[in-house]
Amino acid sequence: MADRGGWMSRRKLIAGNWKMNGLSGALGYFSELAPVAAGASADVLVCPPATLIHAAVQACAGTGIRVGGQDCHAQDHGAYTGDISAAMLRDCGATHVILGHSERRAAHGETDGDVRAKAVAALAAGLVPVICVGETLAEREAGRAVEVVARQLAGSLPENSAILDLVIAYEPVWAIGTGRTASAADVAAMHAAIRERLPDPLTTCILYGGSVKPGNARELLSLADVDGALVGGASLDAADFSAIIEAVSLENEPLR
Ligand SMILES: O=C[C@H](O)COP(=O)(O)O
Repeated sequence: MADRGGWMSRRKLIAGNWKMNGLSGALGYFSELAPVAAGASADVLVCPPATLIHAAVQACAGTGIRVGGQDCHAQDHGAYTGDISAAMLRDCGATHVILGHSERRAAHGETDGDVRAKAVAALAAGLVPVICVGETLAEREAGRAVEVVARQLAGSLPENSAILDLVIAYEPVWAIGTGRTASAADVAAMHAAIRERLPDPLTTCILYGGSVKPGNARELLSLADVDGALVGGASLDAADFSAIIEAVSLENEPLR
């Protein structure tokens, strides 16, 4: 939080989610991103696949770019083949972890309760959870978008979240990877609805995700309750992701 002349404002966060993309040859990306992040008006986070987190942390040393995971287990350690704990992410230098992404809710059956347990584990390990919520197209068309997101929030946030450092990402499922972005009015309305349901509305950062591109970032990032973006496809290209980061500093300039 920054106090600008009596108005409290949240510093924006531009986060990239590489999903299941990226081999070791992709690490040159960070050399391209570093000068942009250094001059940015926003914090920059990149969440590569788990196999690249350690190398990405090393590549980002001294750049200010933060590196996060895309999921973690709720347990600290144990017989959970294929899983990764929050402590392991922290141990290799991650600062954040995305939790409850709709792709994990859909493909891995993650419930709000699972997401909450993972968020508790992440916080205990010293990670900032980026908790994803969002309605399906059918839910939106049925007029249930706010109800669905409110239920996800109520079930996914740790109970004492008023005093915790966490980030919310609103990602309408129908806008993810489709090229179809929610309208500015819909995003603004949902972010306001989310904010009024947060235990700590003043300090909690709410990101928008869903087909954020260089061409629409400026409009989305200028909305009052939008504190940044969670970017999927466009974060894979350093030039596109850089343009989205740079849109933050342009957000207050008049649209031409
Ligand atoms: O985590 C990122 C979101 O799923 C958005 O992905 P997208 O920008 O490819 O639509």
